[in-house]
Amino acid sequence: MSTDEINDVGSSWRRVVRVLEQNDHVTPRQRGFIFLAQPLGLIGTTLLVAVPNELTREVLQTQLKKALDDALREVFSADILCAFSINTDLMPVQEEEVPQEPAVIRREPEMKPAPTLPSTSQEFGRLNPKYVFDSFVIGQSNRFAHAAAVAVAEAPAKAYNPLFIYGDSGLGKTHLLHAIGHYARRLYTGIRVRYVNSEEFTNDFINSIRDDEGASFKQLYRNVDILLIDDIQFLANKDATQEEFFHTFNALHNHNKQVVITSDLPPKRLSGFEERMRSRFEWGLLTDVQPPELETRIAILRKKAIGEGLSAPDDALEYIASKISTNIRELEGALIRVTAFASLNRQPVDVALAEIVLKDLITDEGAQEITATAILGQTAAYFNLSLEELCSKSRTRTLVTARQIAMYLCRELTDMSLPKIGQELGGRDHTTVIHADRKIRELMAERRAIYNQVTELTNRIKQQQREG
Ligand SMILES: Nc1ncnc2c1ncn2[C@@H]1O[C@H](COP(=O)(O)OP(=O)(O)OP(=O)(O)O)[C@@H](O)[C@H]1O
Repeated sequence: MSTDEINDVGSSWRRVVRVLEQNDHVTPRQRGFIFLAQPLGLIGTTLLVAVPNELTREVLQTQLKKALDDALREVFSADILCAFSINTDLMPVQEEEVPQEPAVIRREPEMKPAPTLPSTSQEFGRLNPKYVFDSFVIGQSNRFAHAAAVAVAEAPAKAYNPLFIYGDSGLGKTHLLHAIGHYARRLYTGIRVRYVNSEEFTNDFINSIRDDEGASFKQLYRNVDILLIDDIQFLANKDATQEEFFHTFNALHNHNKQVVITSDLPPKRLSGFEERMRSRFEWGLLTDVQPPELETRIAILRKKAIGEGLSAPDDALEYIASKISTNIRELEGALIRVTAFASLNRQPVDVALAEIVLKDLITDEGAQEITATAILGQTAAYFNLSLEELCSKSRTRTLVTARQIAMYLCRELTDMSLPKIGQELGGRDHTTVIHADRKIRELMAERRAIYNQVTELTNRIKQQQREG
C-alpha cells in the first residue's frame, strides 16, 4: 500500500471519528477508546485498525459496533468491515517514564477529567509500571476482581465505593491496585491517585504526630481522587491509626472520591478492627481472588516469560505450574530460578532441568512457617556476619550483597509485606526491598556465585524449617 493510500485512509478515518463524535449514542468514555485506535490501511472492503489492547478492541467491536458500521458506511459509501490488531506500542507511556499525561490522550478534549475531578497533575505514591491490566492474566480465580477493578478505574466513585479485594498472599491484589491507578491516570488527565501500603500509612501518621504535621498528613491523604490502600490487615489493633483512617475514609467517601482496599481476609473476619470500620468496608463491593487454576498458572508463566525475555518451552512452564499452585509470587520465583540456572550453565530450559532446580524449592506440606528471624539468622551465619552487621547502615560490598539476599529470600519464602521486610532489616524503606529483590534476580542469572549462595541458603533455611 502506498503512502498516499495510507494518508487517504487516515483522512477517511478522521471523518469516521468526527461522525462518531457527533453520535449522541456514543458516550464520552467510548469516544476515549476511539481515539486510541489508528487505521493501518484498507484492503478491499476491510479496514485494518490497530488498537493498544484487548479492552479497546472489545469496546470498538461490541459496544460501538453499530455506530462504527454506520459511520464507516457514511464515509466510505460502502459496507466496510473492521479488522482489529493489537499493537501495544500504541499504549500511552507510563507515568514513571514520562511525568506528563500521554499526548495521545491529552489532545482529545473528550478525555479531559470528569467535571468532579481536579485538573492538576501530581505524582502520588509510586506505581509499579509492570502492574498494569495488560500484564494481568484473567482466569476463573480472579475474573470478578479484575472486572470490578476495571470498572472502578473507568468510573471512579461511581461504580463501587469502596471496592474491597481480599485473598491470600501473592494472588494479585497489589497488582490490581496499581493497575487501577495506571488506568485511571490514562483515562482522566490530572486525576490524583495515591497508592499506599497500610504500614506506610501508619508510619506517615506516626511521623505526622511526632513532627506536628497533622495538617499536611490530612492534605496528603484527603486531597486525592482515588486512594488505593494495600494490606489493610496491618492496621489491626492500631487504634489511633485506625481512627485516623476512619476519618480519612469518611472524608473521601463523602466527597465522592474512590477508595480501594485490599486485605488478606474479608471484613467480617478481620479481627482487631472496630465494627464501624468493618461495616464501612462492606458498603461497596467485596470481591476475592482465589489461587489460580492450572491453565491460568501456565498462562501467567507464559506472559511472564515473554515479558522478561526468558526462553522456556511450554512443557517446562507446565511442569513449573503443576508444582506451584498457591502463590503467584512463588510461581514467578520458580521460573526465575529455573531460567537463571539454565542461563548460568548455558543450557536450554527443559523439564528435566526444571525438576532438578525446583526439587528444593517446593514447600513441604505441613512444615513450619519460615520466619524472618530464620532467614536473617541463616544469612548472617552463612556470610560470617553478626545480625547487627547484617541490619546495620554499613555499605561494604559483602554486607550489601548479604542484605540484598536476605531481602530477596524474605520476599520469596515468606508472606511478609515489603515495608515489614524493610523494617526487619534495620528499618529500611520498602523501595530498597524492591530494588534488592530485582537486583538478586538479575545477579542470579549472571553470577554463578550468587546463584549458588541463594540456593544453598534456601536449602539451609528449609532444612531448619523441616527440623522445626
Ligand atoms: N493474574 C495475574 N497475572 C499476572 N501476574 C500476576 C497475577 N496475579 C499475580 N501476579 C503476579 O504475582 C506477583 C504477586 O502478586 P501481588 O503482589 O499483587 O500479590 P498480593 O495478593 O498483593 O500479595 P500480598 O498479599 O502478599 O501483598 C506479582 O508479581 C504479580 O504481578
